[in-house]
Amino acid sequence: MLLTLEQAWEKIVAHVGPSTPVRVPLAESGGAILAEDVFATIDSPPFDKSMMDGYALRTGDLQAGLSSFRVIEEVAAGQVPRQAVTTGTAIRIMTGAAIPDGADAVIQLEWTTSTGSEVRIDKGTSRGGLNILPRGQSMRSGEKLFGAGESIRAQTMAVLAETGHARPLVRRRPVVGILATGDELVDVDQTPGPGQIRNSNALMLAAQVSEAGAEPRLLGIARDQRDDLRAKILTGLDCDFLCLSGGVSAGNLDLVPSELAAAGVEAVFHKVAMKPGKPCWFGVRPPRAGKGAGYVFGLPGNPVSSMVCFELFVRLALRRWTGIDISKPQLSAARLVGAFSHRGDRQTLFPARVFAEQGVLHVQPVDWKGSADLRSTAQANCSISIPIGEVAWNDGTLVDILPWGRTLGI
Ligand SMILES: Nc1nc2c(c(=O)[nH]1)N[C@H]1C(S)=C(S)[C@@H](COP(=O)(O)OP(=O)(O)OC[C@H]3O[C@@H](n4cnc5c(N)ncnc54)[C@H](O)[C@@H]3O)O[C@H]1N2
Ligand code: MOO
Repeated sequence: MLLTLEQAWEKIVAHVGPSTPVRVPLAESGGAILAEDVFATIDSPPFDKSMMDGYALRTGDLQAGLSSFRVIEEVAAGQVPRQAVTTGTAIRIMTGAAIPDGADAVIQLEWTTSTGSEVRIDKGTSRGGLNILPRGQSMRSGEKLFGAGESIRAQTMAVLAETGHARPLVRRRPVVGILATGDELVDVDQTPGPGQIRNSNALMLAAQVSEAGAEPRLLGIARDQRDDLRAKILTGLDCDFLCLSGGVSAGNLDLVPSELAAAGVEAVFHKVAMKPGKPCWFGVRPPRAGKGAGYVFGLPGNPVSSMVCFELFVRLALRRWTGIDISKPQLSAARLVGAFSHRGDRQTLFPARVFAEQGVLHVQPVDWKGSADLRSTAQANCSISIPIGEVAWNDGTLVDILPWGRTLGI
């Protein structure tokens, strides 16, 4: 009995949980997922600070009709004012410097004329606080900044840097080994000989891995002979995840399941009642010294099968590993564009293009010729899920779709 898609998801959920959090240097944490809430350690800004180069003074003086001020000090960013501003005096101040006591506004340089030890204010203000960023306006010490589960983006990194979180606790981006298998494969820069084809799956999977926020590691092509396959599998098992493509169906040269078993990978499932992707294989490499468990996917060699199995299975496992607690890819409902009929003896995941129009999702099947036809899927961004049997849908029928990648921002 083949597993259903739901059962395959359940098996992945049962086996893949969040990885052990580690502290990493902030500079290396981009794209990692925070494993704990992060709190502000400081007020920001840490002092009332000037937002302009200009003169700090008392607006009350301007209101009282004063226009010339004695300049008693100059404060650059990084310096602390030594004196307080009093009636009739001003302190020349740079952007980013601390506001001196007594001052309640900074008049920008362009509104002033310097006359030696004095400054004339050409354009004044009565607005207290002008050009002053008050202490703690952007954050207060102790305030929660980020929650566990958030991904470290550029801005996150800057806030962590500002607050001195030099080694955040994260679940790092998983490393995903990619191993293509097959005697027929040649590298993309080679001209295929008789019976040969270029290895397109490896680069496709690497792009999917990157897009999923993980780190691809290309492991080359393993030939359909046990020694080569075994050696490359052993190298690949150093990764957090290993994705093989090809060699998982029923042929004599489909050595992947038996070589994975020989390498100590415990099979969890093989074969799912779906098209494309039926021979998909999943197993676990038990934890070993200094390393958590590894997760291995034997993806079917047909390009569309490999791609769709990545979207449905590997992506789910990657998300769970980084601590995102989901139990299956997110299904959405969309309105079919045009009539569509189909018959299948397995659940079919038919490539299609989803788009939003006035807030409503519409989905249009592409002209798909089957598991080897990757070309037609270049325009597709989701699968329509079609149950076993025969369907004859009218234009506008609401159907279930599984978006691929970040389509719909999911
Ligand atoms: N007797 C049976 N034969 C097949 C079955 C079955 O149940 N019984 N299942 C079929 C299904 S469904 C699929 S899907 C394929 C998957 O087979 P494998 O995973 O063993 O893949 P291969 O046989 O190695 O290759 C299939 C196909 O894909 C091409 N390929 C492989 N690797 C790449 C690559 N890196 N880049 C581009 N294209 C690749 C390969 O040349 C073949 O054309 O098995 C059916 N057979
Ligand atoms: O399931 Mo296979 O993936 O039909 O081509």
